[in-house]
Amino acid sequence: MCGIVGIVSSEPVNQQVYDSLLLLQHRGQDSTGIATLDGDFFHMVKAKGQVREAYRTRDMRNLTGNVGLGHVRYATRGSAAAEQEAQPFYVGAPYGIILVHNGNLTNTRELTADLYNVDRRHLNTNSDTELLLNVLANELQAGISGLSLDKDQVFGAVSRLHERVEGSYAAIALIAGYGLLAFRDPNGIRPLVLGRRQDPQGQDEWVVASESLVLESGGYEVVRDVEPGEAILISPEGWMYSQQCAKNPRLVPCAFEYIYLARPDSVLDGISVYDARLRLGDVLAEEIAEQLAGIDVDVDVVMPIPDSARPSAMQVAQKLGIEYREGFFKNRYVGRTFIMPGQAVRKKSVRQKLNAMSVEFKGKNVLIVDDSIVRGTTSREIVEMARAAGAKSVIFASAAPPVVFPHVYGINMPSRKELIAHGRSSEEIAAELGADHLIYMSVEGMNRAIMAGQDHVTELEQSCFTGEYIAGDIDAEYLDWVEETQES
Ligand SMILES: O=P(O)(O)OC[C@H]1O[C@H](OP(=O)(O)OP(=O)(O)O)[C@H](O)[C@@H]1O
Ligand SMILES: NC(=O)CC[C@H](N)C(=O)O
Ligand SMILES: [Mg+2]
Repeated sequence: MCGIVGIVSSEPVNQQVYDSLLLLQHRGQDSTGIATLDGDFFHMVKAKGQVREAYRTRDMRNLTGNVGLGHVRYATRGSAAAEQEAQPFYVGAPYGIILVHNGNLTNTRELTADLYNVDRRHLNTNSDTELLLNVLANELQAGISGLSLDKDQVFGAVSRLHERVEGSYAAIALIAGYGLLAFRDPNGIRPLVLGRRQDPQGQDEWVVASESLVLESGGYEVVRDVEPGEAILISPEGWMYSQQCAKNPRLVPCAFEYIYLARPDSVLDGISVYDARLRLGDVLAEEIAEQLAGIDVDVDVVMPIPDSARPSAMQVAQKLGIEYREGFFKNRYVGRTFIMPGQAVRKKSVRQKLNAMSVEFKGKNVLIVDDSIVRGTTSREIVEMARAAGAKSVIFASAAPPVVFPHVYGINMPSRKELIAHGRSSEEIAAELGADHLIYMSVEGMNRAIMAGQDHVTELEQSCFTGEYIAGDIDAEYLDWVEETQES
């Protein structure tokens, strides 16, 4: 779940791309990159770490041009530490293409072999994004006859790419001399939103980004989400063309975007993330009431684990008629722990990030709400902190169902062993966490909550809860391979 943005403007885009990446920082903290297109030339800067530390003034000055794109990375293939895997990726032929990608390809072994054996293409990293770019380049090359490129040839290349590539991909590319191309996988697993505004002369300026908050902040109107399988081509002069390039497109957005990944002030595929989290809280409250009915405990306070659990916890408190309190103070200078690379860093960061205030815990039965429990890194530490702060009993509730299967579409949960819910009953997990009771949202409840009140999205990508993988052939052998080869 990286963050991507692409902009076609009538003025230099470097600052706008930078500002957009700052707004998408919650989607990736490993590395970042910006590329611009100025006439026939690309300019590119990539660096490890977060946006604020990555770019110097002289880097920004060199990023000239009115067309550009940017990326913040949360590695899901290859390594978070590998500088050469930072995005964007570049190929010199045909024309010169630069690409950024949010998602994860699942047929990387086949693509790697075909790109070498059939297409004679060299890959220099373990990144699946480099594969995606090379497939695009290869299919563009295969579709051109003369010197120049037209929109039908571009859309034809994306159609062939959809036939070859499996997994999830929301991608933005710059093609030298031709402008910006954006496309979304045929299941629309990862988000991509299109926005437009007009410059003072009435010329259209365009943005494509992972989340709608980028559009709002830049003064763009939200035109629509890019459809699953669709490709959008925008010329440097602001002409926009679009075409459905997939044979059987189907909208199945990732449930985890609504639960944790996206910012609450974004609207993805017509569903407000904030509203979805409030509704998750409503449904969770019903499920908590049912499960606590037979247990002799009077809950004194409901508390969120900041930040992502706040909207759900507020609703739980309101629906159950229990006081809402913030018992954990969050250090605003520590990033999101779940998307940090390596368990040791994640564990240490939870303690640096959150601290319990004893006044809210002493002698109380506390109901702690988090949006999700994945490895249990956060919840383990939190329960310990709550007890150390004097809590009489700790009830833990998760607004997402138990995560029991690896995520292969763009969230780095490659191994079943590391998932605290894998192979354990609720009681066993509660014991692992040290909680007195543990309540999980049901899969049915999660679906009902996220998709309520609209009929545009009728199914969610929820493989990490159910084991039903919707894109590509995901079998036991594949999951074993991911487990062996991917760092977590
Ligand atoms: O069970 P775990 O493996 O610990 O993963 C789940 C936790 O990680 C996330 O928080 P994070 O600190 O990343 O971000 P937040 O501030 O947005 O809640 C999420 O909100 C849970 O708190
Ligand atoms: N989270 C993502 O979207 C990551 C994109 C790509 N798979 C990478 O590892 O760089
Ligand atoms: Mg959290």
